[in-house]
Amino acid sequence: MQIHPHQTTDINVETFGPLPSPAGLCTEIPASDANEEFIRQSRENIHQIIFGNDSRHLAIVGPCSIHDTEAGLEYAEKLAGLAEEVKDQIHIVMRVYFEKPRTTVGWKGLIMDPRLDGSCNLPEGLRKARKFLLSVLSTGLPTATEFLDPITPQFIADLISWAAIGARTTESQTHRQMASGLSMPIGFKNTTAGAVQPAVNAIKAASERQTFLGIDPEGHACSVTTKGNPNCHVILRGGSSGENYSAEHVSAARAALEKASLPPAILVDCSHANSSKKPERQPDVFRNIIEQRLNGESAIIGSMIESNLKEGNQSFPRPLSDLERGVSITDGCIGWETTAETLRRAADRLSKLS
Ligand SMILES: O=C[C@H](O)[C@H](O)COP(=O)(O)O
Ligand SMILES: C=C(OP(=O)(O)O)C(=O)O
Repeated sequence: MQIHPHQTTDINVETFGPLPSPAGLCTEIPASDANEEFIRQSRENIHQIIFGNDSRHLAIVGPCSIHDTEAGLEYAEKLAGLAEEVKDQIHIVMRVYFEKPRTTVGWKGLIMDPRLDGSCNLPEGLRKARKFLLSVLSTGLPTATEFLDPITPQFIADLISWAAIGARTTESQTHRQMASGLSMPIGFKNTTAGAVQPAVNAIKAASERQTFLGIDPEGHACSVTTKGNPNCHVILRGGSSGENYSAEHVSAARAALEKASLPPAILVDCSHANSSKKPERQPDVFRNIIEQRLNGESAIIGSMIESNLKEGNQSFPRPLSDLERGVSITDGCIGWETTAETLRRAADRLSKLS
């Protein structure tokens, strides 16, 4: 863009590029009536788990990020089979994360950079995301994501059954307002420093009616007024001071929720600072929280596991031809065999509850 000598705005903007409207994209890549009914039902299942009316364990399981949709679909097919096996004890929802919040800089996910080459073709990223969500839904799995950019939900939220607000954005008013208008249950993570109270405050803010700047289905800037989202809970993910999934941490988080007159619903992220980002530690964290649940801690409604076809991760950026298929390009994951064994064992243990 040319900068005019007296210009005082957009000085640091290089380009403005067109996007499809949310309504246009949803018409181009539509959800079927059956998809809509399935998503409505899966959100209702999660609501019942949050409010303690369904004692099954909610497990948000899947890759740290989706970068290869073909490998991602192979993963979804395996997970769908496992979900069917354990469904009486564990309600599995696939992690389908397209937006990555970065500590400094790095690949920001498939929506932002679908070709993984820095070309940042957002219309292509949004199309890829919708198509991939529909292909996961066709395996019979509900989907979970993190909403990071406040404009993204208009393009894909109709296909999502559960969403997270991440550790870096739980304190953000923009994200709390966005959550107040979202149609699915939302988990707020504790902050990267490990503070849980901001997540409790976020639930309070998101449960209220809010008015803020947004976009409408036609893509026009507008004033949005929401009704408030009553289906929110805390996610414990550990922090810079260490892990926070022990019985004492869970009990303190429960007390903070009760003090704020909120439902005592806590989901434990077995990854991130709860495993010191060492993926091989996730099964131990998972087993620990399943035992806490069996010992009577009903506030634990579920868990999150970062899992992929193969364990570990690979550094990125690198030449695309050097990428190993089925291996994360963001945080390290546990591999498929460990995932299946961990969830089967937990289902067996949880069968003692029923
Ligand atoms: O889950 C993903 C990462 O932990 C998060 O996006 C931060 O990643 P970074 O610290 O590598 O930027
Ligand atoms: C970014 C993530 O987590 P957190 O916000 O806890 O760092 C994630 O779950 O992908």
